[in-house]
Amino acid sequence: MTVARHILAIDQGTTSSRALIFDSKLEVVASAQREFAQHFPASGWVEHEPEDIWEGVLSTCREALRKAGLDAAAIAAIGITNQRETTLVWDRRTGRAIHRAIVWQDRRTAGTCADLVAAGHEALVAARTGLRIDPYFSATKIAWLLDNVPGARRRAEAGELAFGTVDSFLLWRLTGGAVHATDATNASRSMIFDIHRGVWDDDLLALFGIPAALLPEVRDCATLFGETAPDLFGAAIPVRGIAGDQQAATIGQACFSPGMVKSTYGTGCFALLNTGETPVASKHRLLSTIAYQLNRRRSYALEGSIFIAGAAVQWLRDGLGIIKDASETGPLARAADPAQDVYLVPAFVGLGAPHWDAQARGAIFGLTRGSGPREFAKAALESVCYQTLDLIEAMHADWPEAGPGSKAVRSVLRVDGGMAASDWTMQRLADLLDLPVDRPSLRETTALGAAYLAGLDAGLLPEPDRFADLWRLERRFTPGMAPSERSRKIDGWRDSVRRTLSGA
Ligand SMILES: Nc1ncnc2c1ncn2[C@@H]1O[C@H](COP(=O)(O)OP(=O)(O)O)[C@@H](O)[C@H]1O
Ligand SMILES: O=P(O)(O)OC[C@H](O)CO
Repeated sequence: MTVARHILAIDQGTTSSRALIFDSKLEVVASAQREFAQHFPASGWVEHEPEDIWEGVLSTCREALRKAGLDAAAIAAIGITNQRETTLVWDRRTGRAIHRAIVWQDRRTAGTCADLVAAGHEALVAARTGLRIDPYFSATKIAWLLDNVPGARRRAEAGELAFGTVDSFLLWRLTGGAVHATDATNASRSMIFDIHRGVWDDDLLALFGIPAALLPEVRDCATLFGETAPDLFGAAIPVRGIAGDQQAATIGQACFSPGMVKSTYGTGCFALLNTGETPVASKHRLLSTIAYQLNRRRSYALEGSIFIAGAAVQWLRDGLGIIKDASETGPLARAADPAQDVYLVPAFVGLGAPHWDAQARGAIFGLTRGSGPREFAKAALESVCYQTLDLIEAMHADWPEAGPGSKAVRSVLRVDGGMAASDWTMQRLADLLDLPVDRPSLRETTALGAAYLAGLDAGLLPEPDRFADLWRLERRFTPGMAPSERSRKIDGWRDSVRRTLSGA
C-alpha cells in the first residue's frame, strides 16, 4: 500500500494556475503551470472565466501528479492558495457561475465606493474589517453581481446561490459541491468580515446589501475542509489547508513572529508585517488583515498593497518594446548613466497603498536627450523599490518596533516572487530601504505556505516555530548607498509622486 507522504499545493494566481508537489521534507518534486485569459470588457474592468480557472487547476494538478509519477494515494493532503478578493457567485444546484469572476484589480464599483465614503461609512468599515472602502475588495463586487445579473438578488435571498473567493469556488468544485467554506484570511479581504470577532458582520452585510444566505462557512487555515470527489484524481484526497496568496507567502517565509516582514514581487507587490495577535489600526493608510488563523487563534498583519511592480517590467517589454525578456532589465539598469535622475511613477491603474489614488495615472520625470532604454529600465526597477520604501515607512510609523535602529525583533525584509530574481533590484531595494533584504533558497513561498498548512494539519510537518527553523537564506543584500545620495534620490521620488497624484 502507498504511504501518503506528499502534499499537493494549488496556487491559483491572477495570471496563471500552478500545482506543486512537495515531499515531506518540503522539497518540490514536480510542478505544472498554465496561464489563462484575462478579459477586459470595459475600461477598468477585469474578469476571469470561472471554467478557465477550474480547468487550469484540474489539469495542472493532474500534470504534476503525472510528472511526479505519483497517484492520489501518495498525496496526504491538498493545500489551496489563491489570488485574493476576486469574486464568484454560482448556482448551488449546478455549480455553474452566474457571471465571470470579477477580479481584484477591477474598478467598476469605484462610484459605489465613493458614495459610501461620502456617506461617512469609512470609519465603521475600517474598524470592523481593517480595510479601506475600495473596489479592490469583494463586497461591492458581490453587490454588483446581484444587481446586474437578472434574477440574481432574488435567487441569492432564496438561498439558491453561493458566493466565494477563488479558494471557496475551487473547494466547492473539488469536493463535488459538498463543501461551501473559506478560511479566515480570504474572508478578511471581503469587507464584510469582522476581523476581531472572526465572523461575518450583519451591519456590513446590510450596508452593502448582501444576503447572508450567500456566504461560506469560515474556518481555520489548517483544518480538514473536505475530500476531493474520487473521480477527479482516482481516489479521494483531503483538502487540509487554505490561505490567500499573500498570507500563504507570509507563512512560507516563516514570518511567524511579530515584527517580521515579507514582500512579494509579482505583477504587483504586497508587503505584510506580522503584528501578532492584536490587530493594529493603521494611521498611515495601510490595511489591517488576518495573517493566519490556527487552532481558532488569529494572528494579524499590516499590509501594503502596490498594484504595479513586475507589471512595470512587462510594460517595458510589451508597451515600449525596449526589452524582450524581464531578465534584461537588471543589466540595463546597471549600465544606466548614474548622473541622470529619471523617475517613473507607475500609476497605470492609480496608486495603491499608502496613497490610494484611483484617479492618478503614470508619469515619468527627469528625461534628457541622453535618456534611453537603460534609464527607463533603471527607473522602472527603482520605482518598485521606492514604492516599497513608502510602505515600509508607513509600517514603521504604525508599528515602531519594526523600524531600523529601534529595538526591533528583526529589522530585515524577506523577499520573494518572480521579480525577486533580479539581483540589481534587490540590491537597490536594500540601499533605498537602508535595510538588509533576505532572499530565501525556495522562491515558491506562496505554494510552500499552502503546502505547510496542509502538511501541518495532516500531521506531517512541525508546528510553526520549528517550521521557521527550516527557512534557508539564499542571499542577503546589504545596504551600501551613501546617506546623501539616498536622501537626494528619495526626495526626487517624493517630489515625482506629489506631481503625479490626481489632486496635484
Ligand atoms: N529577472 C527579472 N527582473 C525583473 N523582473 C522580473 C524578472 N523575472 C521576472 N520578473 C517580473 O516578475 C513578474 C512575474 O512574477 P510572478 O511571481 O510569476 O508573478 P504573478 O504570480 O503575479 O504572475 C513579471 O511581472 C516579470 O516581469
Ligand atoms: O495573484 P497575485 O500573485 O498577483 O496576487 C494577487 C493578490 O492576492 C491580490 O490581493
